[in-house]
Amino acid sequence: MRSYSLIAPAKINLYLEIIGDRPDGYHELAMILQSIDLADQIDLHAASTEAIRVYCNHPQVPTDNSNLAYRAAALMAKQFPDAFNNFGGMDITVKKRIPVAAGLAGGSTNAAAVLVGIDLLWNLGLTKSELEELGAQLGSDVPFCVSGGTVIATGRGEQLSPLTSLNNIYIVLAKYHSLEVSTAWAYKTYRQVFGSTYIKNTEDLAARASAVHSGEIVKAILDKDAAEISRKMHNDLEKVVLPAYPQVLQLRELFASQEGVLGTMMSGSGPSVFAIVESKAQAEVVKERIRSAIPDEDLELFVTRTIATGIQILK
Ligand SMILES: C[C@](O)(CO)[C@H](O)COP(=O)(O)OP(=O)(O)OC[C@H]1O[C@@H](n2ccc(N)nc2=O)[C@H](O)[C@@H]1O
Ligand SMILES: Nc1ncnc2c1ncn2[C@@H]1O[C@H](COP(=O)(O)OP(=O)(O)OP(=O)(O)O)[C@@H](O)[C@H]1O
Repeated sequence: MRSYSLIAPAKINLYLEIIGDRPDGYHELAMILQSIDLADQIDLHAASTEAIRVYCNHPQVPTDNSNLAYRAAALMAKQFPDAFNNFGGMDITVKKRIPVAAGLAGGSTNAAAVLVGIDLLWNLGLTKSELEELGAQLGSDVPFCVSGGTVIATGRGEQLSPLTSLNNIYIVLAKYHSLEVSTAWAYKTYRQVFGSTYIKNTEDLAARASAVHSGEIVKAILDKDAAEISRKMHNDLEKVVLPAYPQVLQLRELFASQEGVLGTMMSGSGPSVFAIVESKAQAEVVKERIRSAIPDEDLELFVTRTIATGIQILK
């Protein structure tokens, strides 16, 4: 019997620009994705039967074949049938700490951890880019989650250009536990509100996507300048999520009014909102002030920090 434990970090979006919609129904994006140390733990145990089973401590997370961790294992079984026949099924235990349906890539990072873990369990020796290609079949955020760090992501989010390591920038993260925003809804609503922006000219598309590489926020990241990064953050999906979810807007405004907050933004399709702060001590102060302003038990608050890694192998 063999087993592996992996750490699967969440992400935030420092930048999310919708460049246009694509014929496949997805949106062409220019994003900057950032790993944070808020993470789930994934335990993989080789089983003596052919079954793939998922266990999770979070009541809102399905444990059937719709779980992204299950789907990652099923994809590996399909891609590598000889290894699957040889090694058999597995038990996957997901210890959830990342809030669910939060815009933090919780399911995607679990899927990435299962890909990395099965590669080890079955001695496949896959490269990082092979793992990322498999990940892209499971979801747009999965390829990033494999190696994580600070990355420019274009295409539908799967084309990755790593930037410098951005360690230890402190973040306060807030999410109403019972509030969920569907990613598909956010993109669909954006298209309805702002109209179809289908770009036929591929050169134009490439030029617009590559503009982010020379953008001001990238310069601020390369300079590791947290204040300037905070000023240049952007998320197009805020334009549809904030008007539809007053609680998210309220959190965003509350963060913005706090002393010590360098900048605040919704992550991905929301509803989590994060604030960049000057130090760990300042983060604790801001967290307590938000807790006092909104003494609602439904509001989850975390102090976290940026990290330079994606999936890590614990043992
Ligand atoms: C909002 C973000 O989290 C920002 O990082 C991602 O863009 C979404 O990543 P994800 O949840 O892994 O997305 P997927 O599972 O691939 O897609 C969920 C849904 O979001 C929409 N979607 C997603 C990515 C993209 N580039 N364009 C889209 O329109 C599609 O309607 C899709 O059905
Ligand atoms: N392993 C998993 N962890 C969390 N949610 C999962 C998982 N597998 C399937 N789901 C389902 O996926 C939905 C989206 O959850 P998830 O936490 O991945 O969203 P998210 O953080 O908004 O993702 P993203 O930022 O990639 O759009 C949930 O409602 C949940 O039912």
